[in-house]
Amino acid sequence: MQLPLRGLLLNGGKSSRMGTAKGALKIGELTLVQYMTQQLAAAGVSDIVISGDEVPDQFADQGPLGGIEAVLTAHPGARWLVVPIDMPQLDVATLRQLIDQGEMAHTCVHFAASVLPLYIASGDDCLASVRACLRSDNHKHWSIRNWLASQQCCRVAAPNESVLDNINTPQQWHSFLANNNL
Ligand SMILES: Nc1nc2c(ncn2[C@@H]2O[C@H](COP(=O)(O)OP(=O)(O)OP(=O)(O)O)[C@@H](O)[C@H]2O)c(=O)[nH]1
Repeated sequence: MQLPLRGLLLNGGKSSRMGTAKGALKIGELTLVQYMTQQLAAAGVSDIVISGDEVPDQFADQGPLGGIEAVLTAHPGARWLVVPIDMPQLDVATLRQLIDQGEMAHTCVHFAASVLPLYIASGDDCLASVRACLRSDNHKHWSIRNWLASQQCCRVAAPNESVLDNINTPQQWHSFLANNNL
C-alpha cells in the first residue's frame, strides 16, 4: 500500500540572481507559483505544500534540503514529488515519468541530469538522514546532492533534458517567455 502522494513546491531561497522572488513572476495572469501548481495538478498531484511560503525552513539558508526537512517534519505520513519553482519547462509527461518510476522503485528517484525534481517514497523514512546531513553540511548547493549520495536512490534518464533547465536570471526568464510565446 503506497502512502498518499503530495507535492512539495520549493519556493524558498533568495532569488538573488533573478533580483525578485521567482515565485511571483507572471506567466500571463498566473504567478509562477500558480503555474507550477497547475502543472503538478495536471500530473495528478493536487495535494501541494509550498515550502518557504506555507512552511518556513527550520534549517535556514541551507538550500532546498532545508525546505524539504521543514515540510517532511510538518506533514508526516506521505510520499512526495519535490519540484523547484524555477523549472517552468517541466512538462506533465516528465513529472508522470518520475512518479511512475518512483512507484515501481519504492525509493527516492531523480533524473540523472538533475537532483530536482525528486520523488521521495516515504518522507518519514528520510527525515533522520536529511537532518543529519543538514547538521553536518551547511553548503546551500551541495547539501541535497550529498544527502542523495548517501541514499539508495534511483537515477533515471529524462525523456528530454532541456525541460530540466533552471531559470535563474531575468535574461533566462525573458527567453523562456519568448521561446514559448507566453
Ligand atoms: N525552502 C527553501 N528552498 C530553497 C532554498 N534555497 C533554494 N531553494 C529552492 O530551491 C530551488 C533552487 O534554488 P536556487 O536557484 O539554487 O537558489 P535561489 O535562492 O532560488 O536563487 P539564487 O539566490 O539566485 O541562488 C528553487 O526552487 C528555490 O526556491 C532555501 O534555503 N529554502
